[in-house]
Amino acid sequence: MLEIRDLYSGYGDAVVVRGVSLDVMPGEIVALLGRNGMGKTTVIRCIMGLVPPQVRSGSITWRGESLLGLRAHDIAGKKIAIVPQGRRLFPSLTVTEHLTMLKSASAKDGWTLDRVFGIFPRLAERRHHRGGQLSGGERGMLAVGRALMIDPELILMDEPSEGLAPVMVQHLEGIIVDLKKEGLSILLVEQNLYSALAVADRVYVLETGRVVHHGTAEELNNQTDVLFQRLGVQ
Ligand SMILES: Nc1ncnc2c1ncn2[C@@H]1O[C@H](COP(=O)(O)OP(=O)(O)OP(=O)(O)O)[C@@H](O)[C@H]1O
Repeated sequence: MLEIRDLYSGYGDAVVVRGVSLDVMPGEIVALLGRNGMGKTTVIRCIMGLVPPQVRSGSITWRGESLLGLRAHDIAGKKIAIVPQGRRLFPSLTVTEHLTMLKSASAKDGWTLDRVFGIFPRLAERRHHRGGQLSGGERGMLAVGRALMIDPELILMDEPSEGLAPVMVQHLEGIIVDLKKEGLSILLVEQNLYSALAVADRVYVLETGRVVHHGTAEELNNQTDVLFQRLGVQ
């Protein structure tokens, strides 16, 4: 349903994604792994229509329709949401305001404020707090909650576990697995191999903008030595 073929992309003269092809099927969790600077965020930004980078060549299709040339707003309208790196929250807006920016607080269909507060009780407690007052874990939850409020069919998550305490990472893994059970597809950018293998159905490893390894999480569980080498972890 998301199909990327031979994608080349970069910034100015620098090409940082070189011939990436990947698929995310309905209800599937796919992890995109790689060290810093290998092109993971660039792939996510290309899917979401965020500029920069510029797409040089290749294709990105969603349900058979090209996403290239569409703006991020239109892509969100096609039920693709992003949990961006760094979370991109507004320091002066409250938790509730973040969640109701794109959908009214009284909406009854799909993901509602109550439903988001149901999976993240901590956000309910902090509903009147502003973005700038939240802890790292709360910011991560809010970024996921905000993405859910567009009723996505695919969520692009860019290092959602970054900066979180281990207990929060586990909580998030549980949420990701629950979202999959609801039929959502997730493309998960991760640096943490164990976190990726804990939730993903399939994994792609990027190195200097190319896919150098891919397989099911089950297959890759038996090849963690190779993966750790690829990821530069001892
Ligand atoms: N706005 C930009 N302008 C110029 N170069 C950029 C820009 N953003 C990223 N790059 C470069 O593109 C390459 C890939 O970066 P990208 O952010 O996609 O990597 P990543 O795998 O997501 O790493 P990280 O985990 O550090 O985000 C890096 O060499 C980076 O320096």
